[in-house]
Amino acid sequence: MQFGADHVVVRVPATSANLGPGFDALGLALALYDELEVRIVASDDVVVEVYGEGAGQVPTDEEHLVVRALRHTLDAVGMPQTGLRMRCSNLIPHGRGLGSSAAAVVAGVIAARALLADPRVLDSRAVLGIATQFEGHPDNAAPAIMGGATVAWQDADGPRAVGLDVDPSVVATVLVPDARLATSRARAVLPEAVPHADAAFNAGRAALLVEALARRPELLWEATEDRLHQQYRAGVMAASSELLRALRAEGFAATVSGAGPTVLVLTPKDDVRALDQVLAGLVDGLAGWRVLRPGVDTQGARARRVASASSGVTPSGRVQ
Ligand SMILES: Nc1ncnc2c1ncn2[C@@H]1O[C@H](COP(=O)(O)OP(=O)(O)O)[C@@H](O)[C@H]1O
Ligand SMILES: N[C@@H](CCOP(=O)(O)O)C(=O)O
Repeated sequence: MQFGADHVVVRVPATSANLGPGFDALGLALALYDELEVRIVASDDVVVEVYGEGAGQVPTDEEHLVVRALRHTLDAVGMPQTGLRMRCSNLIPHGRGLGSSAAAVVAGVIAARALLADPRVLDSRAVLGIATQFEGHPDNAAPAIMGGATVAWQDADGPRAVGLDVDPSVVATVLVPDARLATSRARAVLPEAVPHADAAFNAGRAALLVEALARRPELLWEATEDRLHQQYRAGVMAASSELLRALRAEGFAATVSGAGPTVLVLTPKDDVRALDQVLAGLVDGLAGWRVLRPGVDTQGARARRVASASSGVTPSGRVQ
């Protein structure tokens, strides 16, 4: 296998996972993107420029998450490694529960795929498999790859996902605090086991959520109730937990986005004005929070070749 391009551009959406009851399974892609340019260069070096979210914070060498995912993918398809120059323009906030790490991993995998002479060696199931190896759970990677809402699951053959319908009248509002919380920390506070009644409760709500998202947005409040993770995480995201409680008490389908601390609110279009009034009334409570209404992304991750491998890629994959 050879490289088929030496310059690709990649765009990956933010994602909100869990959506309340669908812990590690449900997710929704949001039209808020990280965009990357990746070039193969004629050296063994890695040069990474980062603009926007994560600038001055994430590593700019081999430890950069996109670079790690890209290199892992080249290894997985038997390609030799190469020098890289990467320019990242990031809009997805880090450590907030909007799937930044999944977006970075998916970006690396699909950038590697787009660089290959035959990108078909990696289908979207293989992309999901690699991304899930990095993430440990597939619920962000699936909508980041596919767009829209997804349900993902894992079996002996690895992770899989299918798309779900989303009624066009469903509006996603995300309330993003200044404070960060690493997903690993928010997972560490979860119990080993939960009461059977709580598991049954969530199974029913998650099933209802599929219907509420697709056709019955008026059921979103009931459908986003959760007993598997949010209550256990309240101690590591007190402000988000309080905001969640206040919004749900007002009848809005608020959930913790991913592992938090961002709060996601799903509303039928007709309720957006009422939500804005409630949010305006919380002015002090929302100091330091960003209120975003990005829209639902329906395309998922995209990669585009800017140049074919005209710079002299040898059969060994080295750039001359
Ligand atoms: N675009 C990116 N480029 C490099 N590293 C990233 C990027 N996005 C996320 N990361 C890494 O992932 C971490 C955040 O991951 P995580 O704790 O899972 O939170 P999130 O909910 O944002 O995915 C960041 O602190 C950073 O180390
Ligand atoms: N199901 C995961 C989702 C993590 O999402 P992130 O955006 O916070 O990385 C969890 O709840 O831990």
